[in-house]
Amino acid sequence: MKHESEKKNMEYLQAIFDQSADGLMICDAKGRILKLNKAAEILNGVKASEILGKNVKTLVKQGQIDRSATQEVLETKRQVSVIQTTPRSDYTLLVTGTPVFDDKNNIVFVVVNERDISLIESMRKMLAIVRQESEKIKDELTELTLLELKENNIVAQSDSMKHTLKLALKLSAINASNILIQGESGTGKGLLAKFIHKYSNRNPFIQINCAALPENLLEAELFGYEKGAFTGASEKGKPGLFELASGGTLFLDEIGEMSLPVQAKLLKCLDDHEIMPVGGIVSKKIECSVIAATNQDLENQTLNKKFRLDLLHRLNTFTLLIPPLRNRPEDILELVRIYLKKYNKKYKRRSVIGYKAFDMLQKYEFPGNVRELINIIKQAVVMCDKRSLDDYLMNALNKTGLPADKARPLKTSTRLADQIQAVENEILNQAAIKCRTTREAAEFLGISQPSVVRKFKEHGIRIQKGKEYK
Ligand SMILES: Nc1ncnc2c1ncn2[C@@H]1O[C@H](COP(=O)(O)OP(=O)(O)OP(=O)(O)O)[C@@H](O)[C@H]1O
Repeated sequence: MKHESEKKNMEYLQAIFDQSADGLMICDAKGRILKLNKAAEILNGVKASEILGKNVKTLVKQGQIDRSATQEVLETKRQVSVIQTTPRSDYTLLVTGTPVFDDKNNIVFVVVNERDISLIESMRKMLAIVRQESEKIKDELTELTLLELKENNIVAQSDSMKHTLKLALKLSAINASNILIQGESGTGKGLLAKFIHKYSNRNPFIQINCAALPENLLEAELFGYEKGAFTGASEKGKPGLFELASGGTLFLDEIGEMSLPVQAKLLKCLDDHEIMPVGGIVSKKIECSVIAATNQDLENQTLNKKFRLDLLHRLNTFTLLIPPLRNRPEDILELVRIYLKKYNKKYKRRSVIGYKAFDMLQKYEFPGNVRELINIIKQAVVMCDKRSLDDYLMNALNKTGLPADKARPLKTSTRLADQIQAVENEILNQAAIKCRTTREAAEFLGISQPSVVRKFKEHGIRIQKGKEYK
C-alpha cells in the first residue's frame, strides 16, 4: 500500500517536472546538469542530450548562456536570481538557483527554475522608450514655447534668460501663486509676469504699480471700498483689484514701495484668502494668483524694517530672478535686431547698425537694462538722419553712455556708494532740466516713471521745465 502511494507521488512529481511551464533543471554540486525538463529545453533552445552531463561553466564558455545562476549559487552557497539571455532561443529568462544541502551543510544539488520574462522585458524597454519620447516631447514643447516667445518678440538667447523662462513656464503649468520676480529696473519683470499669466490659461490679468499711488489710494485700489468710506469715495463703493482679478492673476509691481500698513493688510489677505474693503464690515473671499515684482533687495529692506519679513516669506514661495542685461550680453544682438525692426517699421525708416556700434552696445553697462536699450535704439532711429546709425550711437554712448570701462571717477569721497549716488544725482538733474514731465524723464533715463518719481524724491529734485513734480 505504502509502495503504491510512493509510486503515485513519484508520478505526480514527474508530471510537475515534465509539464511545468517554467524551465526546471537540476545540477550537482560541481555544476553538472543532471536533469532538465521540456520547458527548459525550449527556453534555452537546446536538446537535453546536448547538455546533460555538461558543466554550466562550459555552457557559459561556449556562449550558450551569458551567465549561470548555478555557478553563482555554488560560489555564494545561497539562493541566487539572475536575468539570463539565451542566444539560441532569444529569450530573456529570470533564472533562480536554489541550493539543496545535506546534513553537513554541503550542497548536494542546485535546483534551477527559469521563467520567460521576454514580454515583461520588452514592455520595460518599451516603457523606457515611451518615457524618453515623452521627455523629448516635453522638452520640444518648452522649445516650441520658447520659439513662440520669439514670435512674441521676447528675447531669450542667453542661458540665464532661457532658464528663467523655463522656470516661469513650469510655474504657469501648475498655476502657481505667490511668485516673486526680482530684477533691476527695466529687465522685463512686467513682461515675465504677463508671460506667466498667459500660459496659465487664467483670466483676467490685473496689474498695479505699488509705487505710483499714495498709501490710502493704494489700499482702496487693492481691497476696494464701501460707499461713503472716505471723503470723495464713489457713492456706490468700488470693488478692489483683488476682487477684479478673481480667477486670474494680480500683478503687484514695485512691491518694495508698499507702505508698512498696506503690507500688513496684504499679508492678512494672503493668509486668509479674503479681503476687507475699506470701510467694510463683511470680508470677501478672493481667488487669484499673486505675482509680485521688485527691483529692491527685499531681504535688506526687512533688516531696515521697511519690509515685513513674514510678507516676504509669503510672497516668495517661488522666486524668479531676471539677470541685468550687462550679465547676459548674448541677448543684446537679438534685442537690437527686433527693436530696430520695430522702430524702422513704425517711423518708416531703413536704419542699419554696423558691427562697430554693435560692439560698443555689447560693452555698454545698460543701467536701465532692456528699457534703456530700447530707448537708445528708438532715439537713434528717430533722430539720426543718416541710414547708418553707427556714428550717432557711438557718439551718444561716448557722451552719456558710461560704458563699464569708462565710468567717470569722482573727486570727493572714495566710497563707492557715494560715487554712485553722485553720478545718479548728476544724471537725474540733467533729466530734470531737459524734461517737462516725469514720464518724459522716464523715457530720457530709460527707467520706469515710478522709479523716476522715487529717485527724484530721494534726491530732492524737481522737474524744472514743467510744474508736474511736487
Ligand atoms: N527679454 C525681452 N525681450 C524683449 N523685450 C523685453 C525683454 N525684457 C524686457 N523687454 C522690454 O523692455 C521694456 C521694460 O520691460 P518691463 O517694463 O517688463 O521691465 P521691469 O523690470 O518691469 O521694469 P520696472 O522695474 O522699471 O518696472 C518693455 O518694453 C519690455 O517689453
